[in-house]
Amino acid sequence: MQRIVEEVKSRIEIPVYERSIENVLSAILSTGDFWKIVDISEEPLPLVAEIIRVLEKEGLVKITDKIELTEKGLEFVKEYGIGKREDHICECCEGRGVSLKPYKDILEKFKEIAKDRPMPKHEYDQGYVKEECTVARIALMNSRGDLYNKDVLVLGDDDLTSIALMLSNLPKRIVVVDIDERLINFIKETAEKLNYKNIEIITLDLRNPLPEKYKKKFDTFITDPPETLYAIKTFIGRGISALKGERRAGYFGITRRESSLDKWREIQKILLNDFNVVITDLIRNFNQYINWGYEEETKAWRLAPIKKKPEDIWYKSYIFRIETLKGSKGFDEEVKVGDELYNDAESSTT
Ligand SMILES: NCCCCN(CCCN)CCCN
Repeated sequence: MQRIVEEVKSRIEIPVYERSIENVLSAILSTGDFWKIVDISEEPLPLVAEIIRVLEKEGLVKITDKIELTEKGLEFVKEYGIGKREDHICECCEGRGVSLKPYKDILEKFKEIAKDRPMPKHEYDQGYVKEECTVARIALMNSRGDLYNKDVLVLGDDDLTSIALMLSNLPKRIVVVDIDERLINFIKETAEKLNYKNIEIITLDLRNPLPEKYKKKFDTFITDPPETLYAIKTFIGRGISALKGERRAGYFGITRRESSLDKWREIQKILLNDFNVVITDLIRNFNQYINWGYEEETKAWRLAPIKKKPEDIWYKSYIFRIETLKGSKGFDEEVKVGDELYNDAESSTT
């Protein structure tokens, strides 16, 4: 086992642990599909691909149209006591912990509107969550008292959270910003069709600080940033700068597909030490992303041991809820990076 860890370490800069190898082997015992192995292992995709290559070189795994253990591999997992991963989520809420029954009407209307949504654009690392997740975000934010008669800011909205917010009629006011004109126009047209007045829709590149008129004006923000520390610090930092003051809420998605636990620890340090906020909720795989179509253009495709497009949803993220307290602060500097906003050693779907 140690030799496998050392071999993988020599090939990749993402931190490697025995647990990483165990997670991948346990996933292979559950499925031969590469994308599902990444999902179940909860290790960053580039690390999973490298581990599979080393396991194949060691004769523990064979790769045909699927990935499976050889006889030697089966002995190995027995020797190390590694078992098949059993990961069964609640059939009713899919592990999100909120009921959509009271939001049935909103979900139906949202699905109807979303039929004409702009398709994900590779350039902006877009990839939207399935409709139930967007509406579940409303259910979650409402359950925490963060929507009724509140000023809500949506930072980046390929998930069309702003449209579900309009349908809910809960916020006092909505401001939604995005870099993509197609989304801005689609949300504008929808607001007109819904005859919804209390919304402002603007094009912004979040690398620039928020305009002064949005600072300290909101009770709640939601964002789903790319997974580099730059993007996370920038998107969440702008959101916190926009909050009115103490005891206001922020929501954002963080994935395991493109962020190791070492990066998660850095993210949590930024939240607690730089932003001085508190994490109140963290719900595993709350966000499930529809396959975005441009897979073949991504590093993930180049790394995939089997060149077969994913059939099911494999990319998910955990939703974080944070609250501000005394001394919480946001992030207002200009961010002078280009590609590094979207790409780092652990990313692969941008
Ligand atoms: N590149 C395809 C997947 C992108 C997911 N990322 C942006 C999602 C926007 N809705 C990051 C998701 C976790 N922060």
